[in-house]
Amino acid sequence: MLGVIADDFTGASDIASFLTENGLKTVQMNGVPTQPLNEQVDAIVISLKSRSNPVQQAVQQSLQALDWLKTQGCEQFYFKYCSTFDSTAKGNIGPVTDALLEALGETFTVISPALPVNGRTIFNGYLFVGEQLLNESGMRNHPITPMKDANLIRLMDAQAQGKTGLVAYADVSQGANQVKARLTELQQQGYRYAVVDAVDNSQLATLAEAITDLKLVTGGSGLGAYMAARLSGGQTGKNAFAPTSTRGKTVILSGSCSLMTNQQVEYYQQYAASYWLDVAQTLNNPNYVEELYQWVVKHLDDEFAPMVYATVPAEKLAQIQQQFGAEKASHAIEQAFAKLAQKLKDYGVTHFITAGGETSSIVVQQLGFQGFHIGKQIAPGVPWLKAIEQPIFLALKSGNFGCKDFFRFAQGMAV
Ligand SMILES: Nc1ncnc2c1ncn2[C@@H]1O[C@H](COP(=O)(O)OP(=O)(O)O)[C@@H](O)[C@H]1O
Ligand SMILES: O=C(O)[C@@H](O)C(=O)COP(=O)(O)O
Repeated sequence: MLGVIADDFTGASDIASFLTENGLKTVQMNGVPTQPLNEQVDAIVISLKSRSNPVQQAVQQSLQALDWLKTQGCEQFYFKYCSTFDSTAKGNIGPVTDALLEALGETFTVISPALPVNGRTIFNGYLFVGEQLLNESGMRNHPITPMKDANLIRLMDAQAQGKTGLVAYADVSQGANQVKARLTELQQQGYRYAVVDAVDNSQLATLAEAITDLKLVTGGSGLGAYMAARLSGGQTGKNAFAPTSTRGKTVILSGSCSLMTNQQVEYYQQYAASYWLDVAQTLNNPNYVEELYQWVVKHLDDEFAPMVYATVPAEKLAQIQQQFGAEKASHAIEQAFAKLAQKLKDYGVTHFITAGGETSSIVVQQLGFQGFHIGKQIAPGVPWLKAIEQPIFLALKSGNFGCKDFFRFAQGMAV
């Protein structure tokens, strides 16, 4: 059984979806469970909100997740982080990887954030988003983890204990045996991690073949998909939960400021009622969440679901962060979304579409379900989820995922 530790909730549903699509019966848990899982699955994904936590907390939560996964019988482990790495010099990917390696008694792993289907590729150790280097993409303006460097080796060197080497495209293109040989060579030379180039899916398939014996693998959902395909023997699809035809009361909560989410929000405003969540109000108006709630309730029977959004373009974000402080602003917004989601669930909203990793994480933590079964993909890496304990459905959209019409398209699907 494969055990996955994901550093945020959108990332968790992203990889859970690719595992499901590639033939593994998968369940996504909300945090580290306190009880054993009482169903038979091929993969368990634990969602943490550890990407932007203090390092010690992230390490501790990840180790707890590892312990629980071991008790459930998992034998191979995957640390899932963002396909845009989302981790600056002070980030948690290095320290968490080090702690997991140590806890497993291992000394080596791979670093593979590549997700070619969504334009994330690696060449000569540099991460690209579409045609741009990571640090030239919209990720340079990320509200919490602004990515100023695209070189994965430097990024790892800045935050991890060991040295990072490269398995370059020229080696990967020669196949799994050459990748294995190169990984062994790097290990012998004292490297602890290897960034592996992947410019398209075939290199991820090669890498998956080369790392079957690796106890800990780290990366995005792209490599996970190919590991799943190997583990399931190439089965596809049949494990997603069966859709029903009803669409219940739906709300969209968007806290991502990515370029894609900005486009999605702007596009959706042509079709549905929307309300901008104002940071100043979240800080100064104790009645604000109630006002947002009343507004949403008024629009729940509209043709398209109402949307509350904090999403702003980069210049406006910089202005807000300067005025209120980045941390204070994002904390206030996240808390407002969490409280609003809770009130809406209590009211009877059954379908939540959330945009943004931190935003989705806080909303799901607040709603407090034990975990989720995985449904059909709305877009690559964004499935519908169904809470284990009741028919409540969520779509957790990673900041940069989905096309312009994502919000309308998601509502048009039978879940
Ligand atoms: N208008 C805004 N002003 C300041 N911070 C914001 C604003 N809108 C969103 N944020 C914060 O930015 C962060 C966005 O992160 P996240 O939800 O992970 O989105 P993404 O998936 O695009 O990274 C959240 O903490 C959110 O609260
Ligand atoms: O790997 C990815 O790109 C996503 O699964 C992910 O982690 C995205 O994070 P957010 O953009 O913060 O949602």
